[in-house]
Amino acid sequence: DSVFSHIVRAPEDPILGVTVAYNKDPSPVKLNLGVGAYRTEEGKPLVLNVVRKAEQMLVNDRSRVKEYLPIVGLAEFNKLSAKLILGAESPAIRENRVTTVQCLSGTGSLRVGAEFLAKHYHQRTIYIPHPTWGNHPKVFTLAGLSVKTYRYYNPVTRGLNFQGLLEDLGSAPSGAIVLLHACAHNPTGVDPTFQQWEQIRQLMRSKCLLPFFDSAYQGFASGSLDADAQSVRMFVADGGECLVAQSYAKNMGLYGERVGALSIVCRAADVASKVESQLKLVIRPMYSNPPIHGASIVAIILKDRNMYNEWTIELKEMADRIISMRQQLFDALRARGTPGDWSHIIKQIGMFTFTGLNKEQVAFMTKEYHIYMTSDGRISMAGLSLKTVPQLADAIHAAVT
Ligand SMILES: Cc1ncc(COP(=O)(O)O)c(CNOCC(=O)O)c1O
Repeated sequence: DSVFSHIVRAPEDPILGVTVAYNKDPSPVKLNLGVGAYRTEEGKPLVLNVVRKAEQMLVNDRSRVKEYLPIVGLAEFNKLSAKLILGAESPAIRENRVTTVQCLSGTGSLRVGAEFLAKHYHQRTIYIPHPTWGNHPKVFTLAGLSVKTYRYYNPVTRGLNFQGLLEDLGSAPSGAIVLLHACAHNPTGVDPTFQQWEQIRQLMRSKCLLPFFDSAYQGFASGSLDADAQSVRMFVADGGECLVAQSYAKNMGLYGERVGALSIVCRAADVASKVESQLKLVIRPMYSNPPIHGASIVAIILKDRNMYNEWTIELKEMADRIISMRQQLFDALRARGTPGDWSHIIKQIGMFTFTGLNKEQVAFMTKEYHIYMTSDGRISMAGLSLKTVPQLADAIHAAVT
């Protein structure tokens, strides 16, 4: 018999498994509010016009070849990605203190960064928010880091547990790594205010905690690329060091192209260059070098003023549609007199609403109303449309009364 006959069936991924269940449901009114992928008012995935334009330019350019990229990826893409997140005027870029490597989207950037830290950084403990994106603990554990959590969400106020956050980071061992969502915290949709970020920065610098930013939604939260990068830029402005993982999955709609970048901001240029040489030793045996197509699309858009502006307009349209879905759902629950305070729906930002519904209520909504969402009560607002808001509001109303 098979040498693999001892293998047991693994459970579905808690997030991607929702789509598996959704696909199996024959109901004509089923609604997928699980995976964090943008959908139009018609419920369809969106390819940005500016992305289609960039792809057309690539196809028309007969000089382009399919050679291997360097281990660190497309140089132009790396430079432009650092500029996007750190800002065109970033002192770190000006002083050549940043190394950026193209990775396999946000997940790949997090993994390469974690493997690098496990190999070269003196502290192996990483503090991640509770709750956080379901894949975070696995990525860091498999890379060889030991994962601890810091309090982040207050289920009573459905807002930030700022005191808990400060206490937990305050009692972390000096030098520990801290994962920070740059904006649009997944799954809670709760972000620190600017003032709170400044307090977090001061505390972290005083304890030499190493910031590892995860930026998967830049521009998607507020509609402004610069506003959504403020947390990262505050830390870089103080001259300290940090890591930043970037994903273009959501804000450029390049999900399946797997386009991302890891930047490491160092205190000195020669350190950054040595860091890059060691990042290459992590990447080479992992996947050797990254895919050329998606990075080429991003580079074309970021380097051309007109295409960059066109992108920002399309990005704001996506962000605004999600924000309007928040208002629609909030109004629909109020119109139904649904018991409870639902103001967090319009206070939270980014792609997700952390509803506060429990596992049983979620299971009820799936069974009775064919609503598919993660069991922690998170819904992707991007999956909603004007015509499906009533169905969700009816389901929530029934689940809580
Ligand atoms: C916080 C965070 N970091 C990183 C990533 C990595 O995304 P990618 O590797 O696709 O760039 C994601 C993507 N999330 O996936 C959608 C969902 O939670 O339903 C993310 O949310």
